[in-house]
Amino acid sequence: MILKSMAAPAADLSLLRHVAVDRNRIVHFKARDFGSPALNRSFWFNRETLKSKIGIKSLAPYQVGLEASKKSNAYPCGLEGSIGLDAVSEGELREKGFLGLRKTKLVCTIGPACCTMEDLERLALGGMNVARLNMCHGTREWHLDVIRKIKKLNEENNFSISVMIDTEGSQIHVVDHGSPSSVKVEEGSVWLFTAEQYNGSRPFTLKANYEGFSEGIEVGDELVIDGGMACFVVVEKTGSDLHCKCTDSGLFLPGAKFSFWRDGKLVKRNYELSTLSTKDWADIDFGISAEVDYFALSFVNHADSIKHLMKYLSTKTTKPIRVLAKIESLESLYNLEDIVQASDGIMVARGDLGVEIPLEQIPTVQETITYICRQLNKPVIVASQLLESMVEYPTPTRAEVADVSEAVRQYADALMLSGESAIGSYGQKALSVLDMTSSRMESWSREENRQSHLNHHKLGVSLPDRVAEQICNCAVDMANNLGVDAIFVYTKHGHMASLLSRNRPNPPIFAFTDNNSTRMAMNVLWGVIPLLVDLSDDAESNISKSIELMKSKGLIRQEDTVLVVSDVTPTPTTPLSFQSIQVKTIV
Ligand SMILES: Nc1ncnc2c1ncn2[C@@H]1O[C@H](COP(=O)(O)OP(=O)(O)O)[C@@H](O)[C@H]1O
Ligand SMILES: C=C(OP(=O)(O)O)C(=O)O
Repeated sequence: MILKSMAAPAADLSLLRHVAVDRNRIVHFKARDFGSPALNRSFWFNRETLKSKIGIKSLAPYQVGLEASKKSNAYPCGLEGSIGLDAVSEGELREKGFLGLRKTKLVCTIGPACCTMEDLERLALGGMNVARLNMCHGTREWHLDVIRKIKKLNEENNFSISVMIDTEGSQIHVVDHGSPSSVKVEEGSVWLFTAEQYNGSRPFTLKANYEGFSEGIEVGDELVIDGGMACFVVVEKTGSDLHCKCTDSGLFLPGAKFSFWRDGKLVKRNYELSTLSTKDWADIDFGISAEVDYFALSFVNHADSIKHLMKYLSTKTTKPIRVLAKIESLESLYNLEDIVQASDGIMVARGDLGVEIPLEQIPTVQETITYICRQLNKPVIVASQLLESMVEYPTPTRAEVADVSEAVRQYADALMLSGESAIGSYGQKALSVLDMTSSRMESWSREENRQSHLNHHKLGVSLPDRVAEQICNCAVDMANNLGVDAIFVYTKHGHMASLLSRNRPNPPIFAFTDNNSTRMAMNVLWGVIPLLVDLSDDAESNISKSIELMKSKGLIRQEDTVLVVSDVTPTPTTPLSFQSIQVKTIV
C-alpha cells in the first residue's frame, strides 16, 4: 500500500519524489525564452494552411488551432500516399520537424457542442488524439452516431482518433434540487436531503439519487457539496432523510456531488454497489460492438473490478480494448499500486477526487499518481477543470495555464478536456491552448534537460521484463546523448514503445506496428507517434523499408540520424529472440 491516509491533512505521500533543486543556482534567462509563442507559432492560424499541408481538401474555411510558422528544419512535401502515419502528425512533422512534434497527448470529451462532422474534424486537426464519450450523458444512439463519424473521419481523412467510452459508474452520489439552474444556499438555512423521488422542485429540498445515501450518517456529521461549493451539518435524521443546516453558504448546481465528513475525515460508506452497474455492463457491450479502443472505468476502488472487466472483454471480443481506471475516490488511493498494475492506464479524475479528498491535496496526489504510473509503465491522463473557465470565456485564466503546464512538467501522458469541449463555446480554442501550452512546456523541459531529473535509479528495476526495460532505458540515454532526430521502434503490442516513452526521450518515438488496435492504444503514450504498416518476419527488412518509405516521402532526409530499437521474436528465418539498438544515419 502506497498512500495511507489521504483525507488527513498530513497525508502520507512518502513516495513522492523530491526533485533536487539547487537553490544557489543562478538562472540565466535567455531572451528567447520570453515573448515568443511556443515553437515560433502565432496564436491563431488559418486552418486552411494546415489542411493544404496535410492534403485534406473537404473542409470549409474556418479558424482553429495554432499556426506553425516555418522552421528552418521544416520538411518538404514529398509524394502522396500513405506510409501509415496519420495526416495530422505528418503535417506537423513537415511543418515543424522532429522536435516540433507535441509529446503530450490530448483527449477531448465529445458532447452537444462538438458532435457534428465539422466539429469533430476541427478537433482532429487541432490535435485531438482521443475522443471521450461519457456514458453519464446522452443516449447510446447519440454516442454511436459520434463513433461512426469519428471512424469515417479516420478512414476518409487519414486521421487516427481513438475512441474512449467512459462508464457512468454506480457510486456517484448526487443531489438535485430539480431546477435547471443553480440555487443559492444561505448560511443558517435548513435543507431536507431525501431519497424520495418526486417531479419538479420543492423549497429547501434536495433529492439524493440513491436510497441508501444516508446509511451510517450521524447527527453532527458534515455534508460537503461539490468539494466545497457549500457545507452543512446534519442536525436531524428521520428514517433515511437528513435535515442539514448550512454552515458555509454557496451554490447547488444541478446534479451536485456530495460527501460526508466526521472529525475531519471522509466518512467511508460501503454501499452494496458494485463498480459496474447493470447499465455500465450494457454500455460495455455497446462499446464492444461499436469497436471502441478504450474503456475508462469510473469509481474503481480495487484492482478486482479492472481484472473482472478485462476477463469479460477477453471472452467477448478478439479485439484488444484497453481498460483505464479512473482514480476518483479515497478508496482507490489506498489501493493505487494494485489498480495501476492491473489496468492498462489511469485517469486522474480530479472532479470526483476533489469531492473525496481535500482540494489542497489534489496537486500532490496528481503528482504521486503520475509518478507511480511512470514507474509501473502505464499511461496517465490528467483530467477535469484544466481550462474550466473556457466553458464560458474565450481565454483561459493564468492559473489554468499554470495548471496545464504543471501536468506537462510532471510528464503526464495526456491531458483531457471535459465540459470545455463537450458543452463549451470555445472547444477548439481550449484544445489549441492545451496544444500550445504543452508544446511550450515540453520545449522548456527539453532545454532545461529536465528528464534527467526523472528517477532513473528506480526505472530499470521495477518491471517484470527487465531485459526489454534495460534496452529501452539505454536506448533513450543513447538517443539523448547522441542527439538523434528520431527513435524508431517496431512493436506488436506497443510494449517496447511504452518502455521508451516511459523515459520521456528528447526525440519523438515512431512506433511501427501492423496491428490496428496497438496503433490506437498508443495514442495515449507520451511522445509516441504510431504508424500502421505491414511488417514481415525479417526485422532488418522492416527497418530498411520504413526508412526508405519515410525518405521517399521527404519525412526524413540525408544526414538525419535515427536510433532503431527492434524486438525480434523467433521465426523459422530468425530462430533467436533478441532485442537490438542500432543507430542509422540516413544516406
Ligand atoms: N454526451 C453528452 N451529452 C450532453 N452533455 C454532455 C455530454 N457529455 C458531456 N456533457 C456535458 O459536459 C459536462 C462535462 O462533461 P464531463 O466532465 O464528462 O461530465 P460530468 O460533469 O458528468 O463529470 C457535463 O456535465 C455535461 O453537462
Ligand atoms: C473525469 C471525471 O469523471 P466524470 O466526468 O465522469 O465525473 C472526474 O470526476 O474528474
